Formats: sequence, structure tokens, C-alpha cells
Amino acid sequence: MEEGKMDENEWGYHGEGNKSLVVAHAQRCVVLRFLKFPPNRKKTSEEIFEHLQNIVDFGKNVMKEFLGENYVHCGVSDLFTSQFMGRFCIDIILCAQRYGYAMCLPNLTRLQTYHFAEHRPILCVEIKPKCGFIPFSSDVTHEMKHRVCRYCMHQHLKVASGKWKKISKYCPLDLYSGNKQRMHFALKSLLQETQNNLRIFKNGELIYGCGDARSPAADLKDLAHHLKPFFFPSNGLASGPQCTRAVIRELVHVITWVLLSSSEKGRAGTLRPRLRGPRVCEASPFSRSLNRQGKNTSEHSGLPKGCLLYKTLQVQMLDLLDIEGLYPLYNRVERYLEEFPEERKTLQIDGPYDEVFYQKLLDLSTEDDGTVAFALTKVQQYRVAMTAKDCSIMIALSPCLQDASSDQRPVVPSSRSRLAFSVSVLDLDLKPYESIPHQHKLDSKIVNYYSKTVHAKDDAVRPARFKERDDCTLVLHKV
Ligand SMILES: O=P(O)(O)O[C@@H]1[C@@H](OP(=O)(O)O)[C@H](OP(=O)(O)O)[C@H](O)[C@H](OP(=O)(O)O)[C@H]1OP(=O)(O)O
Ligand SMILES: Nc1ncnc2c1ncn2[C@@H]1O[C@H](COP(=O)(O)OP(=O)(O)OP(=O)(O)O)[C@@H](O)[C@H]1O
Repeated sequence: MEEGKMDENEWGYHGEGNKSLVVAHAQRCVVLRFLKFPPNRKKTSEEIFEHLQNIVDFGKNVMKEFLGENYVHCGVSDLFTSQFMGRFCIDIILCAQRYGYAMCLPNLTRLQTYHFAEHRPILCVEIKPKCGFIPFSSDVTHEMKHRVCRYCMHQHLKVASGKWKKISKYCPLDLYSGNKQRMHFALKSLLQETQNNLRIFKNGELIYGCGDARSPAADLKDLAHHLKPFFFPSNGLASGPQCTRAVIRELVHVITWVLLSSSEKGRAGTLRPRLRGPRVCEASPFSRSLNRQGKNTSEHSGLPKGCLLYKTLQVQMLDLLDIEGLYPLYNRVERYLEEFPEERKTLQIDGPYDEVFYQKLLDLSTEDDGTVAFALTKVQQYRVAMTAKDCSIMIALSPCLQDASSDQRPVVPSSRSRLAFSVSVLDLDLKPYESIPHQHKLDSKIVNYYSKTVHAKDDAVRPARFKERDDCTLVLHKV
């Protein structure tokens, strides 16, 4: 293929979500992210371009600031800076006339570069960790929300509605704990029940996880087979269930190591909400089992401040009031907009997501002075927090070259060889203002379902457990 020329055959389906469809180039380390728009909502090309620009600006002016520039790839701005991408861009515009607009981004399942694919194997793990804290807001009315995290409660509704077949043992609070044992448990649980929270790619191709019809039918044994070139089992076994276990354990350890690693570059750390709320979710099977053994689950080693999980958690905690405290403030903004619809632009509801927008997000006060300005700040912070609660982390791993000095990337030790790695965040599109009423309804639905069904069942079981303990005490007395 001639360099810079758009040939449809060179592009293959890569993945999709509700908002976008992603195609990857066979040779180059780039993807095109096409935005999906509902066909009934016809947009002019100016509107589409503005939407695209807003996505790029939000990544550049807000998320890069919060998460650090090493982790966030905005893509399109690069598109216009290099001559190569400049030619590429013209092709994209042609393509866009047929399919809609697209953003060109580095293919994060390969390496963090626009260059042609390298010939060394690359493994990529994509994790959607979801919300890593329990709400601490005094506006929360459902007591259950102070004890069980949203992900764990939501699991029950998802299984009941048929979205997934089985309740996952994964709890985001375990992954965000910084405690290696809890993190290992969380990652193993994700591997057992991937749902839409874990995907693994090898040389850019999906080999594990996904959850939809395109999912490759792989089990842990197949996965271990794929992983062997990266992790030679330290027990020396080349096959069998023990080898599978050893390889998977190695993967879990490497991912934990990478997630706890810190990137020093960038102007991150501007946001300092105090990490608050319970550190353990009562529904997590890990803490339940420790509880049963009478061990303390609240101890945790904490996340290093420079790591991506810590930074993501801080952005998630911009949800200071919880949807229950936020919803009345959303209604205040709504009432104001009904009266002054022309103010929507000034309030920057739909952008631009510039420096002014960013600066307002830094005001962490929760003292309501009754103004629209206060309500608006909390609404915008909530949207940013929701974005961080739904983003994904991509970890790319590749064996180091013999001449490791030529490799600029950080390195994680593994049993077979050292692995160069990169960590990036994706799906950082700001959540729409309009989704707030939906969030409010969904929140009650999740908590009510959990309280009525699961917790009621737990209560019915609990007296039996206490009985067990009483019996035990009696036996001891008798002896
Ligand atoms: O509300 P949640 O927690 O279920 O999150 C939605 C995700 O469901 P999940 O629970 O991760 O399976 C949901 O994921 P799926 O499409 O189910 O894979 C979307 O990411 C959705 O975002 P958007 O509305 O497309 O911008 C997500 O909606 P937002 O709440 O982030 O707007
Ligand atoms: N830069 C990238 N490099 C490699 N793969 C990518 C890249 N961007 C997206 N993908 C893949 O495409 C999938 C869909 O992309 P994305 O999450 O951006 O879609 P979305 O429509 O915004 O998702 P959602 O429904 O969660 O809002 C991702 O889960 C990921 O596997």
C-alpha cells in the first residue's frame, strides 16, 4: 500500500462501544475511531466537527491535566502536526464523508507510536475498573450505599436482567486498594468472569474476553497457551493445569506491578480530594472470606500517588455529593436554563472544554450558597467523575530487545524476560449533561433491587450463622 493512502482492505474491525466503532490498520500502529450518531438526529458537518473537537479538547485540557500526559492520548491534534498524518487526514475526511467523522489515535493494543508495527510480540490487557470508592456524601439516603459499592450491587441487577450470566467476584475496591493480595484477587476474578471489564489482545488481535458475539471462545487454558511466549512458568512446567495456573499467576503479578508503577512526567496531581469513605466493600468475596476468618479487612497499603489508579480514583471522587446530592443541583441548573435558554453556551454545558472549564473543576467546596454557579460547578464535576468511572486502562507489554538501552519505555521484571510496558487510558469522552436524570433513576433501581432481593436473603441467612457461632460457644462450655 502506498504510504498515506486510504485503502479499506488495510483496515479491520477492532472493537466498538455505544458511542464509537474502532477500526485498526493492519500494518500501522493506528486506529480510526468513528463516532456513531443516532440516524434520527441529523447533524451538520460543522456540528460533528465541533463534537469531535470537544472530545479532543476535553482530553487535552482536562484529562491530561488530571491524569498526566503520559497516560492520555488525544490523537487528533497529532494528526495535524506531522506531514505524514497531514496526508492521512485528507483520506480520513474522504472516508468520513461515507461513514461519519473519525479520530485517528495510536493503536494502544500495539505500541504507543504511530510507526509501523514492530515484529516483536505484544500483549495488551484492557481493564474497565469502574468506580473504586464507596460514597461518603451525607446526602446519601440509602444506608446500603455506605457499605456495598455500586459495581457489586449493580452485578445483581445485570444478572437478573440477563446482561450477564454470572455474578463476578471482582470488586473495584479490591483493585484500587493498593494491597497486592486484594489486587491479585480482583484481577483473577476479572479473568474468570470478564464481562465487559477485561479484554486481552495479542499482536493487536483480541484473544480473550469481550462478552459479545465476536468474543473468541477462549478459556484460561487457551489464554495460558497464548501467554507462554511472555511468561515462562517459574515452576518449569511446560504444560498441564499447574503450568496454566503458574502462567496466569505470572500475568496477574505483572499487571499488578504495572498498575502500581508511577509515571513522574506531566503536570498531574492538581486535584487533591481527600480519599474518604470505607475502604472495603461488604459484598466483596475477598473481604467476606477474611471476615469469616475473623481477620481485619480494613488494613490496606494504599496506592502510590503517581500511579494511574490513584489519579483515576481522585477524578472519580469529584463526585463529592453522590447522585442523590447532585440531582437537586441539576434541577436548579435546569430551571435556570428553562428561563434563560440562551445561557447554555455561556455556562459551557456543551463545551468548549477549555482552561476556564478546567479551572472551575478545581473548586472542591461543598457549601451550597444557593447559586446557579455552585450548582453548575458540581454538575460539571459530576460529569467528569462519571467519565473517570467508565474509562478503560490499556496496558501494553512487550519483551525487551537484547539491546535494552534503545528501549525508552519502562520495564517490568517477569520470569522469562523483562517486559517493556506502557499504560494508557481510553474512552475519555465527557459524559453528557442529559444523562444525569438517567443516572438518578438507575441509582435507585440498583440499590432497591439489591436491598430487596440480595440483602433480604442475606438477612435470612445471618441468624443461622449466628446460631452456628452460639452452638460453637456452647460446645466449648460443655468441654
Ligand atoms: O451506568 P453504568 O455503570 O452501567 O455504565 C455504563 C456501562 O455499563 P457497565 O456498567 O460498565 O456494564 C456501559 O457499558 P456497556 O455499553 O454496557 O459495555 C457504557 O459504558 C455506558 O456509557 P455510555 O452511556 O455509552 O456513555 C455506561 O454508562 P454511564 O453510567 O457511564 O453513563
Ligand atoms: N486507541 C485505541 N487503541 C486500541 N484500541 C482501542 C483504541 N480506542 C478504542 N479501542 C478499542 O475499541 C473499543 C471501543 O472503544 P471506546 O471505548 O472508545 O468506545 P465507546 O463507544 O466510547 O465505549 P462505551 O460504550 O464504553 O462508551 C475499546 O474498548 C478498545 O478495545
